Amino acid sequence: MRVLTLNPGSSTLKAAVVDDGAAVGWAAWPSDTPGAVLDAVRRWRRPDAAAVRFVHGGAQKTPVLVTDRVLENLERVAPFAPVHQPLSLEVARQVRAELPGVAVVACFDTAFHAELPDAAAHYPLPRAWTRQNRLRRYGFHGLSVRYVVRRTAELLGRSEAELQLVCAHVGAGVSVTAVRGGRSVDTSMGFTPLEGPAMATRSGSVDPGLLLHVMKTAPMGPDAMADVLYHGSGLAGMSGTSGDLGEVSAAAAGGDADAVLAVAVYVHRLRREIGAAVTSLDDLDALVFTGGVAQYQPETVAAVARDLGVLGLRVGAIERSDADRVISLPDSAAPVLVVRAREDLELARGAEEVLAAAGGAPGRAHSADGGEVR
Ligand SMILES: Nc1ncnc2c1ncn2[C@@H]1O[C@H](COP(=O)(O)OP(=O)(O)O)[C@@H](O)[C@H]1O
Ligand SMILES: CC(=O)OP(=O)(O)O
Ligand SMILES: [Mg+2]
Repeated sequence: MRVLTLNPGSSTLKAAVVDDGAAVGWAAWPSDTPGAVLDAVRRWRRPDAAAVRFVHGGAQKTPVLVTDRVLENLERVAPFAPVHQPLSLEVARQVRAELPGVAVVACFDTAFHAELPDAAAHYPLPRAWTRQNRLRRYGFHGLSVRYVVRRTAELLGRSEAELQLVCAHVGAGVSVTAVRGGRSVDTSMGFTPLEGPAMATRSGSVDPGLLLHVMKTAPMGPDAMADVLYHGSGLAGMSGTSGDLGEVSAAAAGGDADAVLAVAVYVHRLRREIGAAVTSLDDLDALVFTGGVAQYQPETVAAVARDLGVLGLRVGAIERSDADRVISLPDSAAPVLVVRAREDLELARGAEEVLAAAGGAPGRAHSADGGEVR
């Protein structure tokens, strides 16, 4: 089956054509590029299906066929992922309009974390707030982590069921997930994709008391605060650059003190989240880095891993390469790997599953119309 996959991330919209499990075409645009979806749709011959990444699926645990009702339900959770969800909704609408008769499937980042253990899923907030189970930790980057688990098992010659690993997805968004036996047991992003380590333009976790203080004294309303936390913080906010780690590292190498501090905070916070994630496992079989930074700035991930010597991890100098590989030294307590982010392959898999469940006929594919996406 030939699937057009669309992955709206915070910095880029990535498109790929996946034919029977192998990518045969690939393109990317800055996320705000007008006409990018039309370009993606017209660039390759008509696919059998399309699959769109939605970071938030609400309570949805599996991929679903996109219908008007599904989109309406996915729109309701847009405020919880304000950078990503509106873009995914727009992408799905455009693909449906441009490819009439082609089944469009929605695949969710949150699905992989849907069975988080209670202690990892809940915030210590008043019962009255959390009773409906909506104000909780959802977790994101699930499609990426799902692929990493599959690929790591393959690279290490182990079964997913026996593997305990920590996956650091380090792109424009950054998250760390602990996986035991193929299941997410803790993850750093929570109710929104703002929690966790520092990111390209997002703050990651900040003392809520500090934010309350600024809102009172600035004074600053929620929209202005959201803009600062999503777009004006992290590497970008600290260094005054775009937040692209390559740019920040170049400024740091040129002696810019703000950029030096930004990289130090970024590395420190990522290392801290990895350390925290390890404590959700009984044993660490692998630490895996994935995402644009892992692929293109491997020296930064090597620095993070090197600082994890307390866990017995040993990593030497590493070269930039597109190959999935072990980057740790032979005497490392566990292998450290870099795996290319392949959300495209998980998206295609999701579309194939939905269509197979319907007997292969797009028109008869299962939809979530009966079950609400909340
Ligand atoms: N071609 C590239 N060259 C250098 N760095 C890159 C490249 N692509 C991505 N990066 C790095 O990865 C980051 C974006 O990661 P990516 O996973 O593509 O982002 P998104 O979160 O939008 O999916 C950039 O900020 C940059 O640091
Ligand atoms: C969830 C998230 O932050 O995704 P991305 O890194 O693609 O922006
Ligand atoms: Mg991404």
